[in-house]
Amino acid sequence: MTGDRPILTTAQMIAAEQEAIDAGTAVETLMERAGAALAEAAYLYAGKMPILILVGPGNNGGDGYVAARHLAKHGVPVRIAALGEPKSDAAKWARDQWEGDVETLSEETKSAPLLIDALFGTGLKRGLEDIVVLILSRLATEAHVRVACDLPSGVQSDSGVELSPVPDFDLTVTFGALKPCHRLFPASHKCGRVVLADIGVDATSAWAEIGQPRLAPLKPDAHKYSRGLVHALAGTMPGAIALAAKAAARSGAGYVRVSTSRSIDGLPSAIVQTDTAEINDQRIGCLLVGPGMGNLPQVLTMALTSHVPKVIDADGITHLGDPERLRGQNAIVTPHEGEFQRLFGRLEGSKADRALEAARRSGAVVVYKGPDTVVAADDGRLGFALPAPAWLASAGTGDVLAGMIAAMRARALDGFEAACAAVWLHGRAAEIAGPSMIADDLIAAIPKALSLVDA
Ligand SMILES: NC(=O)C1=CN([C@@H]2O[C@H](COP(=O)(O)OP(=O)(O)OC[C@H]3O[C@@H](n4cnc5c(N)ncnc54)[C@H](OP(=O)(O)O)[C@@H]3O)[C@@H](O)[C@H]2O)[C@@H](O)CC1
Ligand SMILES: Nc1ncnc2c1ncn2[C@@H]1O[C@H](COP(=O)(O)OP(=O)(O)O)[C@@H](O)[C@H]1O
Ligand SMILES: [K+]
Repeated sequence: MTGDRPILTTAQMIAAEQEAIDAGTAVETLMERAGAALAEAAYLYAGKMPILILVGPGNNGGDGYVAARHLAKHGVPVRIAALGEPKSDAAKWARDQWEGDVETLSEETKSAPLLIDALFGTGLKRGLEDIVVLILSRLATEAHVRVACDLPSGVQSDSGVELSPVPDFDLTVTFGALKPCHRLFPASHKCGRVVLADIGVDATSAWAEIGQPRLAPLKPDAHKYSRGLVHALAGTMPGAIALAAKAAARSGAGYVRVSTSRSIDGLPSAIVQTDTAEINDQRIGCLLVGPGMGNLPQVLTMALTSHVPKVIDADGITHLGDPERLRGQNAIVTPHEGEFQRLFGRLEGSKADRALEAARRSGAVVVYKGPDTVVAADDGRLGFALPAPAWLASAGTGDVLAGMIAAMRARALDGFEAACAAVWLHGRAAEIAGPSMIADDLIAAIPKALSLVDA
C-alpha cells in the first residue's frame, strides 16, 4: 500500500512532531504550516464566506489563530471566539500574531456561514462540557459549511469514539497523517471529506488508509490459470456461494469452480460445477469456504486440510471455534462484528487494536467488516477502508466481498494486499450500484469499479 495516506496514533504523531523539532523545525513553524493549510483548504472549499473560528486552549486552537490570520490577509471576514486563554507556548505565540478581536465563546456568540472548529484536536482528554456541546451544535446548525481543524472536537483521536456529541462536518483538514478517528466509526462519518496537509513531519506508518489498488496489468500471454483459479466449496445454502463465485469471476479470476453435491441454479455457465472437491489441485490460487456452508463443519475441516491460500467467511468463521486453527493456513477471514466476537471473544481497545490482536492470535489476515472495515495482518500492517455506503447493509454483500477477495488472492496478491484491493473495489462498486442495490447489482457493478483501476 505504498503511497496510501498514513494513519498515526496520537503517541506516534507526538513522536513524529518531536523528531521534526529535534531536526530543527520549531513547533511554531509546524503550527504556521498547519494553520496556513487549514486556511487554504477552507478557502478552496467555501470561498470568501464570512467565517467564525472557534479556538480552544491548546495547539489545535493555535492552528485556528494562524488560519484566521491567513484568511484575513486574503480579505475574508473572520471572527474568532475563544473558549479560554491559550495555555501552550505555541498557542500563545499564535494568539500574539493575531491582530483582530477575540470574542469569548458563549451562548450569545453569533454564528457565521462558515464555521471552523479549532477547539480540540489530538489532545482531547474528556468530553466537552455540556454548555460547549450546545453552543457548538447551534453554531454548526446555523452555518452553511462546517470545517474541523485536525478532527472534530469531542472525538477521541485514536478510537473514533465520541466523548461528547459531535456535529456533522463537511471537511476536516488534518496534518502530517490521518488519525484513526478519520476512518473509525462513528467519528469517520462525522468528518466529511478529509484533506491531508503536509507540514514537514515524517509520518511513515504500517497503518494507512486503503487507497486505490495497484493491480498488475493483464499480460498478453495470460491464460485462465495464470489469472487465478478460485475453488469454492458449497454447503447447505447454495445461493450464497453462487454470489461469491459470480463475484470472483467478475473480479477477474480466470477460472471459478464450485464443488457442490447438488446442482446450483442460475450460475453463469462459465462457472464450472463439480461434485468433487479437488482441494489439493496445485493450480488453485484461492480456496473459498463459508458462504452458505450452513451446519456442515466437515466442509471447513476438509478445506483446512489443504495448504492453498484460502478465504474463510460466514459459517466457516462460526465453525472455526478456535483462532489457533487458522495458524499456518495462509488464510484471510472476513468476520462482521458478531462473527468476530464469536471467534476472538471480546478484545480490548479500539477496532484497530482488536483487528491487529486478532491477526496476531490467528496468523490470518483479518477483514473486520462494518461501516468502518479494517484489514489487519499479523506483521502489523493495518488498512482502514474509506467510508462505504450504508446501503451495503443488505444480505449477500459479504458473500460478494468474500468472492472478490478470493479473486484478488488467486491473482497472486499477498493476503493483505488482496483483502485491501477487494475492500476498496467493493466500496466503489456499491457507490456505482446506488442506494437501491441488492447483492446481484453489486456484482454487476464490479466491472465498472475495476475500470477505475489501471489493470
Ligand atoms: N502533531 C503535530 O505535529 C502538530 C499538531 N498540531 C495541532 O496540535 C493539536 C494538538 O494540540 P494539543 O496537544 O495542545 O491538544 P489540543 O487538542 O489542542 O487540546 C489540549 C488542550 O485542551 C485541554 N483539554 C483537553 N480536553 C478538554 C476538555 N474536554 N475540555 C476542556 N479542556 C480540555 C487540555 O488541558 P488539560 O485539561 O488536559 O490540562 C489542553 O490545554 C493537533 O490536534 C493539531 O491541531 C499543529 O499545531 C502542528 C503540529
Ligand atoms: N452501514 C454500513 N456501511 C458500510 N458498509 C457496510 C455497512 N453495513 C455492512 N456493510 C458492509 O457490507 C458487507 C456485509 O457483509 P456481511 O455482514 O457478511 O453480510 P452478508 O452475510 O449478508 O453477506 C460488509 O462488507 C460490510 O463491511
Ligand atoms: K477540532
